[in-house]
Amino acid sequence: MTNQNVVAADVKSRIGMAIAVAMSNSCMLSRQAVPELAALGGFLSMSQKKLLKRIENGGGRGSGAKVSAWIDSMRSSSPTRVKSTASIPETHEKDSWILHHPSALNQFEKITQESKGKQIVMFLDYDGTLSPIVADPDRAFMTKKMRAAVKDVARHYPTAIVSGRSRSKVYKFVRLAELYYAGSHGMDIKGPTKILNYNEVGNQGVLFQAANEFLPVIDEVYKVLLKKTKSVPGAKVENNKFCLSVHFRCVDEKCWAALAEQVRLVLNEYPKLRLTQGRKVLEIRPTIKWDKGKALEYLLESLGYANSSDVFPIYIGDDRTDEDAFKVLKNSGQGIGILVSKVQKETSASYTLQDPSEVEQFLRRLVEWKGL
Ligand SMILES: O=P(O)(O)OC[C@H]1O[C@H](O[C@H]2O[C@H](CO)[C@@H](O)[C@H](O)[C@H]2O)[C@H](O)[C@@H](O)[C@@H]1O
Repeated sequence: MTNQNVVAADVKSRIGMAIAVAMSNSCMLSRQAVPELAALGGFLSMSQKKLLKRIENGGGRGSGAKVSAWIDSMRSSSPTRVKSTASIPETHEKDSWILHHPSALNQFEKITQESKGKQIVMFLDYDGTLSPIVADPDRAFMTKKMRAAVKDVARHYPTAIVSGRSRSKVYKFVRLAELYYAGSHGMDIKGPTKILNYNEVGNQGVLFQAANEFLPVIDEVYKVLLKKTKSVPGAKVENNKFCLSVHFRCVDEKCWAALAEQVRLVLNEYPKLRLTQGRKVLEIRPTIKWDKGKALEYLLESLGYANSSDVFPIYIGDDRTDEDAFKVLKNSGQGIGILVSKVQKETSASYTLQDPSEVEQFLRRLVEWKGL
């Protein structure tokens, strides 16, 4: 090896080491290695210089309006300190919000009155609606009582679970063969495997996958994200088959910007994928025009209710991605959207329920009402 080669190899290894130190600390992009990187300034490539700039700016915090907007959106979807509505000061704003989105339990008679003569079809989101939000996404179990309530509801009304989870994963949590399942934010739909007789319209086993061609790229990005985020304590990447979730819930908030920046950098390489925000989660999915709203329309059509005025869909959900379904209902003037939330949120839903235990009560009342 010539002297020049030895120097080049040494510089290369020092740059590598410095970047590794910078990337491996608590927030992935720490300032610790900045002096070493700065000293090597003349030897840095363009992308390494960009990285240095980001580290100097505080771990990517200043690296773009996009990242800040994602973080703001995640925060507003799932506020860190959830105050009960009762603890929010009685303001005009709060009164007006409750007036426009009253409790579905308090307004139960009005809702059932509105549905008279029509077929109720139930659409239920999973996380935060049927199961409480917990730190570990693999342990988001629903209670036995909730499962029994959903089972009873499905005896009387066609019922679908519409979730951001993969269909197989959400099925493992719910374990009711008589339901429709729309997994991966509605990109993977299957009808019941156990036949029920809601007026003999069943289309059981209907299978619709809107984004099959994206499977290889989603798989690839999953692997890249696993690698890129593994040094961020608490970060978790979940493979939901046609989409991915990057979880922030167990990540120190000081590190959110650095993690979101990492996601942005990966996503930049994949223009056919887009990003949406949920409750302390960034979700990566194909750019196709398909969402929970489209899934709702698809399921209604499968049940024979396309353009029908004899149907009354009820969609219950807690997250930003459920807004697509709330909008479909609002725009069509059919049925109702119910937001599960203890705090005020911008929503197209007409009613609210505070938490999964209120969802369970609402489902129970629907069953009792049907039996009257
Ligand atoms: O459409 P959903 O059924 O509501 O799924 C949306 C995401 O839900 C899950 O994440 C959320 O719940 C987790 C468990 O309570 C919680 O740890 C996380 O912070 C929440 O964002 C699920 O893990 C995601 O894959 C779904 O996209």
